[in-house]
Amino acid sequence: MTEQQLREQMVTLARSMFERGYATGGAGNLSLKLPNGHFLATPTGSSFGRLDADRLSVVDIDGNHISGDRPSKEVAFHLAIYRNNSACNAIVHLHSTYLTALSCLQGLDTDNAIKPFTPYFVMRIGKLPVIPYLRPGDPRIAEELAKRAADYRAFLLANHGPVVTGSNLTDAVDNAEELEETAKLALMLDGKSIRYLSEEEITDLQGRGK
Ligand SMILES: O=C(O)[C@@H](O)C(=O)COP(=O)(O)O
Ligand SMILES: [Zn+2]
Repeated sequence: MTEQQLREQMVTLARSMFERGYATGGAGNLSLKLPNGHFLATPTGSSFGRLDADRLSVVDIDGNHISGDRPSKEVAFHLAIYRNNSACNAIVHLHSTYLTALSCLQGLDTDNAIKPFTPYFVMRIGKLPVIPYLRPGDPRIAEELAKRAADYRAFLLANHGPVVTGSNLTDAVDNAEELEETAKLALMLDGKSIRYLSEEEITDLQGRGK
């Protein structure tokens, strides 16, 4: 896809998430890798419902602002993931309701906040590690994500929300939506007797992709 097509795709997918309630107000941010090696990101403070393709931010791998409006304050953690995972070409950060609710619970398994009970979670996400709470924009979020970026496709920022990667922006958005619905189910099922997937069933799914 050309840079112009990628700009328009970011605007379209962001609006779609906004209209379906995955993003509200000015929360969340998106980025993707451009064909010239730079990164397209949502401007800081922007609403997913009202992005302008011509004003999206462009930064280089060191975070230098190349063009467009001032980039998201979280661009450093997006770049930390790209630097450490060459399979990642797009990133979605949301404050979606169910994942954010999950991120506020005490006693989460920090290696994997959602114990698998549906195949698609295993196929699309695998495991969801929890990053200790840091205030939004804190540069240490980038350090924490850099340590784990090579091994995971999504992360849960404690008391904040999810960070989800993909092979392109459509894939990252699909992964984020799947993860949000999985968190909704996990909270709906809380306290009920769940039949979790067995280790054998999880291993069988891991070899199959999505
Ligand atoms: O939670 C926050 O403040 C940020 O992580 C966020 O979601 C929005 O920040 P910007 O991308 O700078 O608007
Ligand atoms: Zn945020």
